[in-house]
This record gives sequence, structure tokens and C-alpha cells, in this order.
Amino acid sequence: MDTQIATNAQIIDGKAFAAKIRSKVAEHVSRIKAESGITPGLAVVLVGEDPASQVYVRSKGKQTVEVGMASFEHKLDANTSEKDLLALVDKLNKDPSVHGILVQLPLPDHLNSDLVINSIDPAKDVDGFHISNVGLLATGQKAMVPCTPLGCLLLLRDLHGSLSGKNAVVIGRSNIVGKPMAQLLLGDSCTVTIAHSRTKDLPEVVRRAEIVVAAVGRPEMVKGDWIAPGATVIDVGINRIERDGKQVLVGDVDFDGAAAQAGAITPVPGGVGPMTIACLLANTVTACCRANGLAEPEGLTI
Ligand SMILES: Nc1nc2c(c(=O)[nH]1)N[C@@H](CN(C=O)c1ccc(C(=O)N[C@@H](CCC(=O)O)C(=O)O)cc1)CN2
Repeated sequence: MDTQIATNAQIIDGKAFAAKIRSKVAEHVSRIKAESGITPGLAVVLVGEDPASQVYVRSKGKQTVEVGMASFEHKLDANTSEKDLLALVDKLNKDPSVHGILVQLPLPDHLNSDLVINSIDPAKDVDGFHISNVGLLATGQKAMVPCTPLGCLLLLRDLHGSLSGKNAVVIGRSNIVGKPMAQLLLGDSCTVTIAHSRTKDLPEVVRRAEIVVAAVGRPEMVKGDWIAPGATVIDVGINRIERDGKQVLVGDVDFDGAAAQAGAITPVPGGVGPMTIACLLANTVTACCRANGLAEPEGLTI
């Protein structure tokens, strides 16, 4: 790694990169329609009225339609029973016009997320959270890949080309981001450490990394002096905090401190977040192609 101190980190523009992915997805959607007459379709299920989830689901529907796909939104009451939710998933599993199914998380407490996710047909599991897809990814087989880690990987590949041999530290061990992120980096031949709240001397562990992916859900926890000079910092955190009497969005990384050290860094907002929905659209096209024996889009998945 370059040992020179980098004071002007490159700001990785996730918003612009996500727009490029969406335009590639739109091209593939046109091709699929022309070749087969099939319109890729995405069904999104929202249970309850969590304000952030409502925003994300609205964006998913809007962007799905913008790339030429069919969007099916199912908004269910917060008190929906597990039986009714499972019945809806079963109906979507059987619907040939639906190629991708996503159940927005978090679900209300009375619903068992694992049970619901594992009831989705793995071939339609565009979130990549079904246990079959988790196992396929872990064993290096063709899987549906979780959208946020896939977005991070595409950003890293675009920046570095090959990631082979790089030292990567993933902070956070969630099933949605930390664990699949580590699998993806390992798949690209990085040397991967998964760190978490119990990791001893976390700052020292992070200082050894050429690539840092922060996904802990704690506002600005990762400090500038934890970052090795020239390292690439990918901030997955989306935390709403109050600062100077205003609500602001911050990541898991102290942006100003880290940018003074890093070679490249994602901002919040405008970094990893927009990649999540772009990769969801890409996964839906991939699922549609796999289901219908059509050529899969290249460069949009691993
Ligand atoms: N079933 C799923 N549930 C959830 C997922 C997921 O991938 N699948 N991820 C998150 C929420 N999420 C998508 O669902 C998501 C989060 C953030 C963004 C985004 O574009 N963020 C913007 C900021 C937007 C804002 O102001 O809040 C950014 O970072 O620039 C998109 C999608 C949890 N649930």
C-alpha cells in the first residue's frame, strides 16, 4: 500500500454509479422485451408504516417503472398475521409475471423474518437473504446476491480493478451486510477480517486494512485516526441524528476525519445507499433471465 499521507480523498459518487447501473438495466429490459415479449416484474411487500421503509419502498416502485419493469406493490397493515403474509408470498411465488420478490425489512416484531424470507422462492429472492442463496454465495456458486454488499463490491471493483490480495476489514456481522460482504470480498481473493462490537483493539485492526467496509449502525463510530493512509473506506451506515438543532444523515464513519486519511471514501448520503436499489433492479433482471433461459446481463452481478 502507498504510505504517503493522502489528504484529498477521492469521493466515490455512488449516486452517479447507480444511475449508470440503472441505465444498463433499462437496456437489458428493452432487449428482454424485444427478444421474448417478457416484462421483468418486481413485487415489493411492505408491512406496517415505518417512515423510512415507506420512503425506500416508494423509491423502489418508482425506479422499477423508470427502467421499464413491472412494479407490484403490496402494502399490508401493521397487524397482518404471519399466516396472511405467508399466503401472499406463496401467491407471488406462483405468479409468472413476478420475477423478483422483496419483503421490506424490518418487519413488525410479531412476524418471524427468517420464516417469511425462507418462504420466498429462492429463484425470486432478489434480496439474496433466503438460506439457499446464503449457502450458494458462501460456497462460491451462482446465487442471488444481497443488494447492499453487491453495490459495495461493484464500487470497489470500479475503483481498484482487481481486489486480489488486498487486506479488507468488514466492521459488522449482520446477515444483510457484514457476512455477505465478507463472502464477496473473499470471492474476489481479498484477505478478510470480520470485526464487530467484541473485537479487541478495533482501531488497530482497522488500521491494517487497505479496504474498510463499515456496517455497524452506530453514527460516526469509525474515527479518522483508525484509517490507514490511502485506504478505501466504504460507509454503509445510514443514521439519522440531530446536529445543531437539525436532523441530519450520517454514516458509521466520521467522514471529515476519515477523508483526511483515506485514498477514497463513500459519502452519506450519496454513496452506498443509491447502489442498493440499483442492484435490486439488476438482480430482478438477472432473476427474470435465469427463469426464462435468457442471456444474463454481464457486469451487473458477480
Ligand atoms: N428487504 C430489504 N430491506 C432492507 C434493505 C434491503 O436491502 N432489503 N436495506 C435497507 C433499506 N434500503 C432498502 O431497502 C435502502 C436504504 C438506503 C437507501 C438510500 O438510497 N439511501 C440514501 C439516503 C436516503 C435517505 O435520505 O434516507 C443515501 O444513502 O444516499 C436505499 C435503500 C433496510 N431494509
